[in-house]
Amino acid sequence: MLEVQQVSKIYEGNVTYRALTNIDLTIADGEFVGIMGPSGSGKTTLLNMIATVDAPTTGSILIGGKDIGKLDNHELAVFRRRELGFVFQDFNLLNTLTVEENIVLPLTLDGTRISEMKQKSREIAGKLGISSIMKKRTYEISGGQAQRTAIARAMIHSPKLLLADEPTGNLDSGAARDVMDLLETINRQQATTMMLVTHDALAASYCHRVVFIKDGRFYTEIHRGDNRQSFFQKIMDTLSLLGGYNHDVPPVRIP
Ligand SMILES: Nc1ncnc2c1ncn2[C@@H]1O[C@H](COP(=O)(O)OP(=O)(O)OP(=O)(O)O)[C@@H](O)[C@H]1O
Repeated sequence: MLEVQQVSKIYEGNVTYRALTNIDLTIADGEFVGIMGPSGSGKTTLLNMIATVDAPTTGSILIGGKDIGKLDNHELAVFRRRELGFVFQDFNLLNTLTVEENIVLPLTLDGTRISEMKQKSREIAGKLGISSIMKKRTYEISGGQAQRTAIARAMIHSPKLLLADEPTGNLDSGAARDVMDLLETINRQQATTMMLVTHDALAASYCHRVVFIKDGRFYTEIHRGDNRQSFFQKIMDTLSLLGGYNHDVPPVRIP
């Protein structure tokens, strides 16, 4: 589904900065992969390039076999809208719209019929447990409900690849767990390929595999296996080896 091949990123500015060096990453169809690393290690840079909002300096990125570096701006915009879904830490919902209007936004942009939009939003709200808040405005709902709404919006057009950037960053531990349960269920039932950037070891423990980067380079990767609890412990151990995590990891949550 996703192939990142020898990708490097150099930011040119007053000071030239090499943010990523020779990153290779393959994510299979239906896989759920976490990306972790200390602050400034290049996680967001990598995510932005896969999200097609920024381009690598060298190397290439293929999504569903398509080299996204070869698409022009219009093709990129259509590709992003149809094939990708995004979930962010701060939910990125529009406050002037209701939950339902936020959810159908990607379909509005694509000119879908209203009856079809209504049916799809009802279906997805049912699956995500937010049917009762569809008419509410975003300031009338909780953080957990806001993230569910954002996930519904990200999933309504059945994207091939869902990209999540710290989706649990603004949630308390209960809501974070619910959101990760939900993402895991979507991944399992709909076989949506997912990539999650996070500092949160508990969130990462829901992934099939976690890739660690340090100073813009691949550091190591670990696989989950059957047991989420022992995977969580392995993630914590790798983070402590990785260093640079002392001040930017919130207090440990016990899974
Ligand atoms: N537009 C830019 N111009 C110059 N340097 C940048 C730019 N964006 C990011 N950087 C630098 O690239 C490095 C990697 O940044 P990035 O945001 O990818 O890290 P990160 O791993 O996502 O960090 P965090 O966990 O703190 O979000 C940092 O040193 C950052 O200062």
